Amino acid sequence: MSTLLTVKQLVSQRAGRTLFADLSFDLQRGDVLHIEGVNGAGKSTLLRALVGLVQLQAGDIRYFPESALPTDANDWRQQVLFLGHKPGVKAELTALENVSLQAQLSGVESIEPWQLLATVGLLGLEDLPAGQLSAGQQRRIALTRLWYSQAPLWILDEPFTALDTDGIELLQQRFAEHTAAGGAIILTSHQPLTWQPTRLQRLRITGGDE
Ligand SMILES: Nc1ncnc2c1ncn2[C@@H]1O[C@H](COP(=O)(O)OP(=O)(O)OP(=O)(O)O)[C@@H](O)[C@H]1O
Repeated sequence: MSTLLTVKQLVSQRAGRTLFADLSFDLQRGDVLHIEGVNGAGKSTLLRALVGLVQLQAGDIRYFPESALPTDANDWRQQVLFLGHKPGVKAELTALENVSLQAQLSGVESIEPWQLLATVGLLGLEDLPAGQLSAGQQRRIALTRLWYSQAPLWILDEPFTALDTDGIELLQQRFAEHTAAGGAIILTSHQPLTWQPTRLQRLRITGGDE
């Protein structure tokens, strides 16, 4: 089962224009798909459509096409980790509580939240309400999920947003580990990757303007 996803002839119309049409790609284990495009081009729309949060006008999205399993929507959802462009942390909870809650909601019990905070460079800030942390620190809380996710496919909308150079480097190291272990990643980013994935695909969404 090396193909994780096939996407055929997707069409999205939004805000009175066609964002993309006839958009097709395959994603194999080990692949990184970097989706590029200007503000408003339709990158988030595409990612959200892939995980069923936005309805498209046409097209076919198929997870694990070579496998008899998983067969229903619930099964593929457990195999896909989606992180949207907002960090999605709870402002009133501490950094530590946020990490624990995220793990709990992901159905993971065997994690050590302190260890995760140390991994993403937040030790010392664990007892502060997340709302008092910087944008980059909040992003780091959200990204701790990538250190325990068992999902082979990660779909990440602007994961580098607000991260400093060290944070970007740390995240790309994690991406490299994930793809080396047979995972795949679809991500949007306005900045080029500074890491060179072994299997990189680039897809430019034009928002109908080019
Ligand atoms: N909920 C919505 N309802 C209607 N139109 C929307 C909605 N969300 C986004 N759009 C429109 O769809 C278009 C594409 O938006 P999208 O968020 O996918 O762009 P993007 O490429 O991710 O942009 P950015 O780089 O700024 O994040 C924009 O014109 C936007 O106004």
